[in-house]
Amino acid sequence: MALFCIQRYDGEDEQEQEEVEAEDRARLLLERLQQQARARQLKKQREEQPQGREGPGGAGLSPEGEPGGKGKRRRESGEQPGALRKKKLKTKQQPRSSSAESAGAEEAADGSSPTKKKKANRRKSKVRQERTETDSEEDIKQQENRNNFKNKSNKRKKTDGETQGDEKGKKESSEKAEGNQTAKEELALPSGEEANFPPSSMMILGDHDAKPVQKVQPFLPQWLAQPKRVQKRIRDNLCPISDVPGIHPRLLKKLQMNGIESFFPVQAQVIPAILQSASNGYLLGQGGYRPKDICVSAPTGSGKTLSFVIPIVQVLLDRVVCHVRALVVLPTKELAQQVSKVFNVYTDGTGLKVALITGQKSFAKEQEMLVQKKVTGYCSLADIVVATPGRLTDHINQTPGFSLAQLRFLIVDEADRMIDDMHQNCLNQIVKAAFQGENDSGSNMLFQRTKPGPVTAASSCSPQIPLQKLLFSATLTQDPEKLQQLDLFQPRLFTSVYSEKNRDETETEQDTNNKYTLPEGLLQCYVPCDLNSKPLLLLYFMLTMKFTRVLCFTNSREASHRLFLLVQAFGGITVAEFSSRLPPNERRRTMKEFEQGKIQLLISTDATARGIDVKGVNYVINYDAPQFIRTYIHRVGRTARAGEAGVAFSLVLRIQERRFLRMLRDAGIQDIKKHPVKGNSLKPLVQQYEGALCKLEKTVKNERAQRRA
Ligand SMILES: Nc1ncnc2c1ncn2[C@@H]1O[C@H](COP(=O)(O)OP(=O)(O)OP(=O)(O)O)[C@@H](O)[C@H]1O
Repeated sequence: MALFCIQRYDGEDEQEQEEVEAEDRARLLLERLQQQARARQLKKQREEQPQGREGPGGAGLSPEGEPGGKGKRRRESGEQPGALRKKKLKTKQQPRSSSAESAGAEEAADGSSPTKKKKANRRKSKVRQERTETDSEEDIKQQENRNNFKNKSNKRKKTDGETQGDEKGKKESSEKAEGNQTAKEELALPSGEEANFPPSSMMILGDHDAKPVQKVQPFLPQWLAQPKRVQKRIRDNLCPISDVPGIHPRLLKKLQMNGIESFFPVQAQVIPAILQSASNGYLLGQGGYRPKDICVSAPTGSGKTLSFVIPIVQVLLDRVVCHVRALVVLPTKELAQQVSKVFNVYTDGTGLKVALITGQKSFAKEQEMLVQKKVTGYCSLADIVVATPGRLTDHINQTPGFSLAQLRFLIVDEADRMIDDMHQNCLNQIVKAAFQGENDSGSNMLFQRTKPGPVTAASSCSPQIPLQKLLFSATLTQDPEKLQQLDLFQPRLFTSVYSEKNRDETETEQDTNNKYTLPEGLLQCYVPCDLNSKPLLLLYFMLTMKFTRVLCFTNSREASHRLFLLVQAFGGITVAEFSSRLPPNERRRTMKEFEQGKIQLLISTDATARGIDVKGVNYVINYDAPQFIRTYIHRVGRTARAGEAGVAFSLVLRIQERRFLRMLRDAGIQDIKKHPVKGNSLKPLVQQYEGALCKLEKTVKNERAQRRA
């Protein structure tokens, strides 16, 4: 448009005169058409419900709701052409290449610039009727305008070179104001071009009101939205073991022998649920149907392990032939070992066999624990397998006769971690192996499993060994998409996660996705500090505050090792480190000594953050603040277990403070106390600490030299 205006100053008066006349003609015609359109729309509106701004009066067409859209145009059209042009020059001197300009003008001439296209599309159906009626008039008009446009386009090419410099300076501001410019551009179009639009399209000009954006409501499946609530308070909600129906007397006796008189809330709810799903024995689900999968999200130390160990042992008590019927997968060796120990306690004397498959023994040894070759074929030596994902997949692929075809329970402990990409493949392999027919193991073909499909009369006739999935975690994801990866069957969720039902639905759903619960006996504190004071703070807690049985977390193996060396060099504290840089037997020994109270401070990586159940941990210190909320929850959950009390301190660098607190707040954790430690309290330690730093330097150098040698 700028170019149209600039032509005026080039003194091409003759052509301009023609243009002015054409414009005047066009304007007159346009006004006539608009009147017709208004009349039609008024008529239409009387027939229909009025539709707000798009009403026939066109009064509300400008974005401001002011009768600006069309009204303004009308006012402008009433001005003298010369005045109008000057005005246009002021409002519109947008830089455009001649081709772009002409393309734009062409689009305008066709009534189909991108903006207009969108708007026109939106109202396409509305205008279609008017269009048909005005088509013939418009055709003539369009032809006229195309001719006008061609002339102008040629002139524009001429003036382009001259105006480029001028336009460049204005480019930035005009780009910024692009949205507004579009409207202005439309207003400034010569009436001949305006007339190219059907009257109702004209009314769209300037109609760029922001439509209220609809909030997307996340859809939670019912089982996630309405879970079974598990009480968080353990001590107030103990349930005597004899009050839980259906527990085998043999197991009741074992529980008592192990000092368990009452079940924790999660156990009181989950044990009967699993038992019920296998009430027809392990070969069929309840009533002959496939049992529902079960997901449990309960705080750290709330007794989730026993809530699957007891019912599984009970369901398998009656088994005749030994097959792998239960498989527990866990992310680390230590956790697998811990869970297999619990199984050993409750299967002891029952004839059920438990195999631990973690790679701690040689592959051949593990194979010997899993299968035995007989004349009739391979037979299983384990009823319950507790395994880490990597080693398990090796056996699935490489151990002849190792079959999961009779698998009844797949237990995924620390399930959120197992759903992570690195373990997901293992879970898929397990399920695939479970639905693979047995080759030479001579299994009972009657109960052989077929891939679940639609329920038909035929499929209901042959009994199936159902594969039931049981998922456990303190931070079980409630992201349906993630859970979907596990292909759960009519899952039931047991959770102690709060969901705020009183709030509006959106918030409830979003919050529930992120919220986790912590043990009731946990006291959380954080200490704002700087980098240099962190070691001193740890020493202060250990020596001045006399903390005992402390589990201290760092974010890396190197950090753990250095801190361990530093504390050792400082002296006066029985300290040990725990990380994957140590061999498994050393880690086991360290953990045992820590449990026995021989080690007062255990400095560890996140290797011990999840699931590890060490009795009597009084304090957890996050020496390095955790980066993820799940890490925080699992770390601090090493204390305050089984309804006991415990304290967690996090050393948070001042620059991390806001992010750290926000992370907790987002997860619904509000009750963390700020616990500043004054610099004066650390002063008595400084001198000795500096000596320790010198020793540390020497030790690190020696270690490097040893590694190189
Ligand atoms: N009914 C019970 N009575 C007494 N102690 C129990 C009972 N159930 C479990 N415990 C003890 O509580 C502790 C925590 O149990 P467990 O390790 O199963 O917790 P968890 O929920 O799996 O924790 P995490 O999420 O950290 O893995 C264990 O030491 C266990 O022996």
